[in-house]
Amino acid sequence: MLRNPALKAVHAATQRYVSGQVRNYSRRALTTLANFPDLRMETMVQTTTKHGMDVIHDPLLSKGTAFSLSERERLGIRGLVPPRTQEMDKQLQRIIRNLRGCRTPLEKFVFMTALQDRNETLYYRLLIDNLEELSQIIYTPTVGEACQRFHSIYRRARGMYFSSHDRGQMAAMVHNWPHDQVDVIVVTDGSRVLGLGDLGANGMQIPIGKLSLYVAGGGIRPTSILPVVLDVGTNNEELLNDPLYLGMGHRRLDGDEYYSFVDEWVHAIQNRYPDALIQFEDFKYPHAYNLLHKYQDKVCCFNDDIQSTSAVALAGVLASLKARGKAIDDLNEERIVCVGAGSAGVGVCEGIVDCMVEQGKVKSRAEAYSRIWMLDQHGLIGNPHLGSEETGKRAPIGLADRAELDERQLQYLKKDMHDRTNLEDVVKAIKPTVILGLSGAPGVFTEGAIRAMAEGVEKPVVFPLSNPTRSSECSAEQAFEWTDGRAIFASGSPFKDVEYKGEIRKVNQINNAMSFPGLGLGITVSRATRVTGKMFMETAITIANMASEDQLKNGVLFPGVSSLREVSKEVAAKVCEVAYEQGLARAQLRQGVSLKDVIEESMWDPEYVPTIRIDGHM
Ligand SMILES: NC(=O)C1=CN([C@@H]2O[C@H](COP(=O)(O)OP(=O)(O)OC[C@H]3O[C@@H](n4cnc5c(N)ncnc54)[C@H](OP(=O)(O)O)[C@@H]3O)[C@@H](O)[C@H]2O)C=CC1
Ligand SMILES: CC(=O)C(=O)O
Ligand SMILES: [Mg+2]
Repeated sequence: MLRNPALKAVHAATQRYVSGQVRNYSRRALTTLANFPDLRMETMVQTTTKHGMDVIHDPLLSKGTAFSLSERERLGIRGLVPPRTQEMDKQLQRIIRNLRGCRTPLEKFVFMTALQDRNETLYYRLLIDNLEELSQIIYTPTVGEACQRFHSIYRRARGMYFSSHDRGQMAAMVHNWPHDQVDVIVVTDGSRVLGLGDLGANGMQIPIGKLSLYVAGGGIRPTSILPVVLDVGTNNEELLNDPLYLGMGHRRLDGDEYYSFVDEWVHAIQNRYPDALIQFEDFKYPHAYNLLHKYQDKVCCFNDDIQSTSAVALAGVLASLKARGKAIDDLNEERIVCVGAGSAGVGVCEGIVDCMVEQGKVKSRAEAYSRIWMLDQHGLIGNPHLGSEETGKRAPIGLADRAELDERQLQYLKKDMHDRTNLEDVVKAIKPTVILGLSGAPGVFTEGAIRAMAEGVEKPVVFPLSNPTRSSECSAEQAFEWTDGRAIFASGSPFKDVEYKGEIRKVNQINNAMSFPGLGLGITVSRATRVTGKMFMETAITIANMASEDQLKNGVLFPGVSSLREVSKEVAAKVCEVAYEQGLARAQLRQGVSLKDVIEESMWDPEYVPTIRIDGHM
């Protein structure tokens, strides 16, 4: 029993905060009540019922060597860690030196995972302070390799798996998750992991990596995130035949079986965490779209590959207009080629079409579609009947033969061009101003295609957005080489800036990571009940307006990943604004406090706070 009334009050207030009943606690109120020698003003405390080794081995509580003497005393860990108390800055020095000593990116990945598994506060401090360097490890490109090797490098449990043998049990299973408050869930079925195809349950590293960015970039609390894999099997023969594979060893469920599986999971989650934001990630087309349409009006959810990719790619295209001396609302004058007609390609192009319509310079949605030429692995989505009689070579192909094309993709069909025209011929015919790569197909931006594009426009906008780096449609060096250094360039995974004829050419990264942490923060702070298209459109415009004139002149379209926290604050403020405007927000606005201040205050910042042991039966 806690006898000290001050401590009791601290505990009660902290519990209310941790359990989400109080979202914006008053730090002063908490701490002035406290009566411990190592509790300072303006400091939060963390409470635990744990003791001894259990504290040291809990990554959410552990401070490694940084426990103060009084903490060691009251937590029963005196003598269990080396005697000298080492502050976080010293720990960081040691960690970064050891990390940089790892020989390969995958070794760094394993090192970072081990750190996350023993001390999350230190992990996130390190990540935030070195976001540009370390996002390449815990996120793209290295996370791709980590997924491929997941079953070899697996060490410790993280996240939840719902598999085909859990059908009928999911509502009970969700209660195995140890936290009562979950703000953001990232879920994948591993069917299309980056540009690496079907990786089944190995896809778990993607939700884990994305959620690390929610915490590091969006200030979501590490206790409030939940990574999930829906293991509905895999069609990856290599994994099916690998005795070390950790997922279900059968082929993927499909059709009704698949959708009812996902439905059971959504209901189970809604039951325990009705307010959580669900991010659908790396679901193959058309499941990705079908699930989004099924749930977006019923549940607080979105599809990252479709919607946040769309927001960031649109931001890039809009910022490129400014960089080319054009008006941001002249999007309708662009000629855009999109290589890739899957979740991301269609999602990005839909966002561009929405924006053209919103800008009001096209007469119809059809006119907006006419500005975009879309290709899949067969080539242009064009007219299968056009001139087929005289070409001789290409047999007429009925749309039925393109079995996978659906209404969304057919909006982009060009009646005046041959179906399956190859990229280079498309480029020569239409002289695009922008080329987008969302195909997962390495090298499909050929030298011929990019050189042909560069002949037609002064500043070709070249965005090979597929991940990881080795799936990129072309490299940064190639883009600048083939356009005589004139390209405005962005890729999905990071490339280094390029030196072209003695001058530096800037490389941008267009990745949905610039958008989802801010979106999640905005949804969490406003306690919005739904995620809407307007939120993504406003996110795009917000990001598009972030670069200064000088940056734009130098080919920088918007701040890079090292500024992710700043970008997230702006995005979150916009998302909150939209949530209130659309009547979706449930959090009370605070009189006299700006949204930005509320957002800033609610962002979790990893720092050690005094730990107090309390009695579990209080
Ligand atoms: N930068 C970012 O933030 C993001 C990047 N991406 C990347 O986009 C890529 C695609 O993702 P997603 O749309 O979800 O995947 P999908 O599997 O849904 O779609 C892939 C599309 O690319 C087409 N394609 C495949 N090979 C070629 C080729 N050689 N030439 C032209 N088109 C081709 C496919 O055609 P077909 O249907 O005929 O097979 C299909 O239309 C991935 O590499 C992913 O990493 C995705 C989300 C965010
Ligand atoms: C970035 C991302 O979500 C993808 O490549 O799938
Ligand atoms: Mg993805």
